[in-house]
Amino acid sequence: MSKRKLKETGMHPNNPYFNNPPDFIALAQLYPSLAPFVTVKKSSESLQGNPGSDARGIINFQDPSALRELTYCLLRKDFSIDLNIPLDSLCPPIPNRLNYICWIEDLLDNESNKEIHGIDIGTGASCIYPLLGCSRNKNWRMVATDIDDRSISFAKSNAKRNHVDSIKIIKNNSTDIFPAFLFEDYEQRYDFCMCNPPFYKDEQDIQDSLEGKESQPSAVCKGTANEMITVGGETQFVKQMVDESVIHGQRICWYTSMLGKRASVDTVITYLKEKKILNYTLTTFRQGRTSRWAIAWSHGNTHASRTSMQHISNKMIKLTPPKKILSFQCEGSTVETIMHSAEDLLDALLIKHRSGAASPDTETPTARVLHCTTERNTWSRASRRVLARECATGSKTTKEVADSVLSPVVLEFDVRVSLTSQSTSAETQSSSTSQIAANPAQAFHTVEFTWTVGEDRDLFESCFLHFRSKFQQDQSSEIRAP
Ligand SMILES: C[S@@+](CC[C@H](N)C(=O)[O-])C[C@H]1O[C@@H](n2cnc3c(N)ncnc32)[C@H](O)[C@@H]1O
Repeated sequence: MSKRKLKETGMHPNNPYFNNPPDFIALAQLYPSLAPFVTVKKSSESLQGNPGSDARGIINFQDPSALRELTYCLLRKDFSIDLNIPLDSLCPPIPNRLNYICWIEDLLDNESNKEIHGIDIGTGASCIYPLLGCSRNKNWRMVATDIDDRSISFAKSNAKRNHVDSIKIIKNNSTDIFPAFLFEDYEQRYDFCMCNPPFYKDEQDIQDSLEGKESQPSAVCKGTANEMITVGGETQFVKQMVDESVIHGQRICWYTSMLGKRASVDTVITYLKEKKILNYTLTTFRQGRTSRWAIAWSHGNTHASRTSMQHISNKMIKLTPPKKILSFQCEGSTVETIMHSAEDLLDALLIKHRSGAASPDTETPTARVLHCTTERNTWSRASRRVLARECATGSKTTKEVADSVLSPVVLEFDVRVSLTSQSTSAETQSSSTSQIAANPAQAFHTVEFTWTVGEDRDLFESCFLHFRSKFQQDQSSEIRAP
């Protein structure tokens, strides 16, 4: 799937409904309770095997009963989740809720099976995020809060009826968004928090939003007052989250929230910058005609993973913090040969590295990743001069010299080498894709550095620039060699 296509659909590629919209007719055959809400349009188009929405049946998304039944059936069929929510409560659109869960999974970038601890602020009657999150990720443990008694009671019974003991639901009686009970255990650390706050500041705000909306929601968006309205609207809510996050710092690794209005994204980012929180990232979730946004920030020095940054639309790029991904293109026969050269260069720079997940086709991988940890800046001109002088006179290894004369630094990054079907440089544009395929020696690759840990962006960039220049020098001397 090309990046362009991804941005158009807006749905996360790990979302089970990505390029696979629900078939209402099939669903109604499986669950007769849905049948009264599904219409089959007997138009000529739909009968001619055109797999448009007509062929899958039609549901009136403005009918709360239809929407709730659809939600029940999708959860039952695709996640074995049995839900029960009051008709007047917010009915969670499942594909959209999954987009947020998939993005959190990207942010955590967890290759191990270690337990992941998360918080869902304002879980609602459905308890939807914990139910979906823990159903997809057996290693997730979630605490869910809400201020509303009825929502808490339904959320508890939804967790219970699904026999999920990895979800704890607690009423928040305080005015804090992160109530004290979350941190009672001094040792407790959370990997993330998520939140779908009430979007609006009052009834008028709801009306204004419905009338002037660039992206009208395709489904009825009804809920109780607590679900829809909060003092100051969503921006005030998320600003309070930011303020409280300053107090709790790294006890939560990633603070995240969804935002219902595009303008709120700018307001929240401006606020993060005012608070000098520059380790943040954002994304767009799209389902049908409805767009939602999400923002994540951290008080730690671990950066958002590469995958979590892939779904930022072009319009949003200008809002992102300084680039965390730097790349260049190079020639080489295979990903493996390029990776070997990269490993040699990293060894020479005393940069520790270990292999990350390879692309699935392991025989001829089209992409490989190295996780790199730097303990000294060995590449600056000054360091190289010191190292050359000290190594020439003594009997110590370069590593021993570096450890004794260079100050420690904190910098981690991933190096990703992938096969590029087409080069972007003018020189390489002339090579057609077919030539590349026919003659692998002419293949073009992308070497990509993703900054993962550290506070000094200049250090990351200088490491990348030095690596690139050495790599290109080595390549051209190899080409010149007889
Ligand atoms: C838009 S609803 C989201 C419900 C559910 N998470 C979902 O996505 O469908 C917002 C929820 O936040 C709750 N809420 C509002 N202020 C809160 C606070 N300070 N702490 C916890 N929950 C809060 C509301 O009661 C409501 O259930």
